[in-house]
Amino acid sequence: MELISQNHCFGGEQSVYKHASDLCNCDMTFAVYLPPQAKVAPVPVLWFLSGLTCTHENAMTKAAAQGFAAQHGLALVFPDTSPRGGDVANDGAYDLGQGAGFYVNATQEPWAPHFQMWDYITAELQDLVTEEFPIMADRQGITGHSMGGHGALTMAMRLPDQYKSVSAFAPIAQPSQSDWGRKQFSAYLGDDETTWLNHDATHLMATLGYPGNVLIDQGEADEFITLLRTDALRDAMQARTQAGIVRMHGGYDHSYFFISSLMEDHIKHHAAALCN
Ligand SMILES: N[C@@H](CCC(=O)N[C@@H](CSC=O)C(=O)NCC(=O)O)C(=O)O
Repeated sequence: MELISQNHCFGGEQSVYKHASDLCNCDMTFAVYLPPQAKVAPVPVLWFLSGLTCTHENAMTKAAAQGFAAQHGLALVFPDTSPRGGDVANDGAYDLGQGAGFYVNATQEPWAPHFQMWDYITAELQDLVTEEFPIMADRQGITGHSMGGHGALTMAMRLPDQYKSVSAFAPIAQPSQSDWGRKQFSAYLGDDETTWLNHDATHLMATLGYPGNVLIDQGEADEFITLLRTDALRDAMQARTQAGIVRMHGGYDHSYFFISSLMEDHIKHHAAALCN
């Protein structure tokens, strides 16, 4: 693991690292924020999974999470959204390939040799950060935006013992029925749509649910709202009386201005489950 940068931030440290990933078969970059409380004892952690076109840097610099994380003594991890590099497969479209890993383990060529983002996030990077930093492995939450909201919801519902709290900002809520999902699942997972359902938050909500409160925020002026299919996930939550809420916010679009406006609520939501 190589330190790329480090900046003092709200009394803690915002750092960026590079490491050789065995699963993604390339160097991967990620960012970690350690609050001041981590100087004296291990702290709970919140993972933030980012959306299409993002690296570790977008949320680190634009989500406004560090100040609230410092108030509650939460560490933050900002992973990249895909493997990257000249040897890594890519596509000319912004929504496939590098920057668009969709948090799945690809089974299809040419993606399978590098695009193993489910296992990378839930196992390899998980092990690295809990071993290398003063982070409590048994107190982890997960959130994310858009493609990252999809990743956060699917990981939390399938791995509730690992992720003790979950929230999402404008998640891709039903990717198996959306142009943000069908194209990518077909490329990464193949044409058997039954394999896609493990990565569809609405399907997982209908079949598994989550043993805790689920917080989802969605802007009503989101330019991608028809691709996100928030209504389907809200209906699935209501059908199983899932604890939690889908909140609609007038005027907000899909940008990081929306995320930063709601970040305090999300940090409080996770702190209530993780910090006591
Ligand atoms: N066509 C656009 C789409 C890219 C975009 O809006 N990306 C969002 C996430 S969308 C779902 O996963 C984003 O977070 N962008 C980065 C940012 O810093 O705002 C385009 O290519 O611009």
